[in-house]
Amino acid sequence: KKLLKYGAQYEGKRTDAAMQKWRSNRFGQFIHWGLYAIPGGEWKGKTYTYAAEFLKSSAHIPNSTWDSLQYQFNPVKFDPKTWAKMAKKMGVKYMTITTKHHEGFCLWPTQYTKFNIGNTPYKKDIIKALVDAYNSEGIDVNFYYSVLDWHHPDWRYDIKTKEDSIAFSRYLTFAQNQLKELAENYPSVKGFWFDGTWDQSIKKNGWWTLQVEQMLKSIRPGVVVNSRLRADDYGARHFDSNGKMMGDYESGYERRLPSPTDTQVIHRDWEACMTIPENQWGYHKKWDISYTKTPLELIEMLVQTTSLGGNFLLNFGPKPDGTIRIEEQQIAEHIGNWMKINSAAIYNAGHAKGWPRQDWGYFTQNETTGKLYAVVFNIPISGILKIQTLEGITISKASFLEKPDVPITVKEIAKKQVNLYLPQQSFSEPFVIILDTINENKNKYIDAKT
Ligand SMILES: C[C@@H]1N[C@@H](C(=O)NCc2ccccc2)[C@H](O)[C@@H]1O
Repeated sequence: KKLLKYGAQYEGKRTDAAMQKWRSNRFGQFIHWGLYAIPGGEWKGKTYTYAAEFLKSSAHIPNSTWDSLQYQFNPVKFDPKTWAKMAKKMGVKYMTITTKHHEGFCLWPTQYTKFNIGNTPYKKDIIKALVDAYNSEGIDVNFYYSVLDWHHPDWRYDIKTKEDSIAFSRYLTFAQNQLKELAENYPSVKGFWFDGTWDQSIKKNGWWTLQVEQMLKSIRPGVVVNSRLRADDYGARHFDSNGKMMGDYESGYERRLPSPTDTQVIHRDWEACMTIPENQWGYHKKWDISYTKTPLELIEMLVQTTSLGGNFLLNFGPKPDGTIRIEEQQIAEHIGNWMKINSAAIYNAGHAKGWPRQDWGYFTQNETTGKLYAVVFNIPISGILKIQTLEGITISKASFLEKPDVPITVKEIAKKQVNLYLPQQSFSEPFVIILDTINENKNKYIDAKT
């Protein structure tokens, strides 16, 4: 065990109300919006297939050229209420917005750099507009902040010289000032989502990462901070050199989920963030350059994440004119229709402790009532949902969440084995079954002697 000054500050899940709200939200909308939306993955007539928010580096565009995009940023059709209403209908309980991405352009009128929304034709504070619109729809707002900054002259990838050290300490002061500004000027902010903290320069300054987290929590008590911010005394990230998670939830699942049987994750809070295309966070003009996930695939990811006690953050990349591309609107609509019927299995639900992984879908369990849900994605040819139950538990009743009066026959066929007989009907959407369980008398079945 190493003695650490900048390692994990506490162990186990936070149990305060703010964290319980963060956890019960379960489903969130990520929004990546910045100057990169203007070129939308294309430059000088060439389409770049790497992530659109990386176009500056993919197309080797110098700062002077890239930075002049700010004079073109004018989302005339931007209406934050439209975005917030779409998000509400989709069923998200929180939203995470890029206040500043790797390009360094700030969506709020920061006093610490001119490279911000105030110096664009649009002028207005986009962060304030979004916070107000989403909060009035009852949706919590978190701020994404990239520590990596391609624009700022004092950013360094590594600290090799005295000059590097002097410049980078100026950068750390700049970033801390911006974060203080965000925490103070937008008091309803519920969390900070740090990105761009993988370089040596940050790993050599773990002290700063803890200082920033402590500053944010003193300005905004209850605020939730992701593990990706932190580096410890030895440069270890997310988990300190003693294997303890730093920050309030694990944020290493980016464009990937834990396997459904990876029950390690259930011991901590965590979030998976997901793109609809294979790897586009910012707006890309051409979506057909990679696979784009269907609504049903995204719903299954949301359910799988909930079943493992995590949050699911689905990304949208708005267009430069301030509208949401039609493909994203259609996905939001489909998911929203599903959530309208089935959100009881998602909100304030999590891992169903002890219930083994099933091949027809996922169990989720309400954290308060303990109510057990089976979310079905794969109906067996037999029409029989075979459920392996928990030791000493059997299922006394099963009913469709959507249509409670449609009977589902339940038959216990052996120890810890129950059959649910589904009605002969076709299903076009994943559906939820509420399972009532009881403790059975232990000696009803005996194991074979072998
Ligand atoms: C949440 C996502 N994280 C950013 C990302 O992919 N950074 C990884 C990366 C950073 C630098 C070079 C290659 C890849 C993406 O742009 C999104 O913001």
